[in-house]
Amino acid sequence: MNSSDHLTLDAKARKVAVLGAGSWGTTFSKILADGGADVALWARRPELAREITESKRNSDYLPGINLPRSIRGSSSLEKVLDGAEQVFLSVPSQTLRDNLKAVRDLVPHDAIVVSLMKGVEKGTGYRMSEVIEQELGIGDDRVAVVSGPNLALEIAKEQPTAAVVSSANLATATLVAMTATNPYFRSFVNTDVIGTEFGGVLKNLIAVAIGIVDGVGYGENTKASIITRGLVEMTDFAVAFGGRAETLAGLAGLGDLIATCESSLSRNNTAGRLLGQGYTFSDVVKQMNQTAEGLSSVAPILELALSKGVEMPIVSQVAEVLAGTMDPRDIAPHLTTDPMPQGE
Ligand SMILES: NC(=O)c1ccc[n+]([C@@H]2O[C@H](COP(=O)([O-])OP(=O)(O)OC[C@H]3O[C@@H](n4cnc5c(N)ncnc54)[C@H](O)[C@@H]3O)[C@@H](O)[C@H]2O)c1
Ligand SMILES: O=P(O)(O)OC[C@H](O)CO
Repeated sequence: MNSSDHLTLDAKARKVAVLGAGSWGTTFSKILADGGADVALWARRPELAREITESKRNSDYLPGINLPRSIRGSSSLEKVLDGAEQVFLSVPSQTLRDNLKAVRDLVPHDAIVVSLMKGVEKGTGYRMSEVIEQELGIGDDRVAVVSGPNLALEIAKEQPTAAVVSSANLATATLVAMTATNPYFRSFVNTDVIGTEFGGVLKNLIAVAIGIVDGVGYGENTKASIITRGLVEMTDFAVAFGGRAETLAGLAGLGDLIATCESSLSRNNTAGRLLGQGYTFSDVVKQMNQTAEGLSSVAPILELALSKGVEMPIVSQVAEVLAGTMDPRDIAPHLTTDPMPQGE
């Protein structure tokens, strides 16, 4: 019997908090509210919190989307976190640690804490669930992560979508998945947190590569070759760190890789396209007004790969294009300097 077998739909969380009112935090708030939860959404800017509460809109991040009437916006962390059974975090990965320091004493002691983010911390290489456990001083049984092919704007328009919720504790994953399920959004569960989190991080890097070759003007063969070989890099990396290969073949790996590489809604794909069109890294950073996590994750991922001897030719070439040391036209599904045929 699974440890989640005793759970019934009554176990859905009633009161939840979402921290971060960007495109994903706001969309996830809508997912939760449409699943029946009472949602408080924290926005840094009071004017955005007011727009969410009064107009049921977040016009900067989700233009044209009407939010459920029940969502309350607030710029007060105390108010948003008060009584929350589940706390969902959706801020840029590089700011998470500082954000957690501010809420350490406010997160209810028995709340489940859920990462919606897809980055690793620069300098340490820690996954977001690890940063959560460190800063909040909680065990992995109270932490979950959500990942999958989840382009915010499509979900905000209620297009049918699936995701996976992962926790070391299956009952925790199941509680979160029940809360994050509604008629247009279906959450599956697994206990492979490492594979699930790394899937979400690594697909961003391959999506930057796809954007680059798209920007250069290469066609479908190049892109399909990079996606396929990219999945091999993702899987080798995740398995080297203790993730399961089957997780990378699922929603958090292949599923998200397809969505992110195919869609012009993807910020990582868009950033890559600008690089492929000849813009420099600093030009691209200036043009992006939303979070493209892949740009910050390249360096820590390559450091982690080196520590385990995992070869990542595509991600290495993305790093070189970002650094301006490789012409985007030279990016390929293998190292261009490697002359010998290799086994697939
Ligand atoms: N947008 C999507 O489709 C999507 C889907 C799945 C996962 N994600 C992940 O969700 C996370 C958040 O991405 P997003 O798309 O919402 O980004 P976003 O750029 O749309 O929003 C980021 C939010 O964080 C806020 N923010 C910026 N700096 C901050 C700081 N120092 N402290 C607190 N808040 C700060 C911004 O004001 C904004 O509200 C990322 O890790 C991303 O990979 C995004
Ligand atoms: O816009 P991106 O590139 O951050 O991708 C968004 C989601 O991660 C897609 O699943």
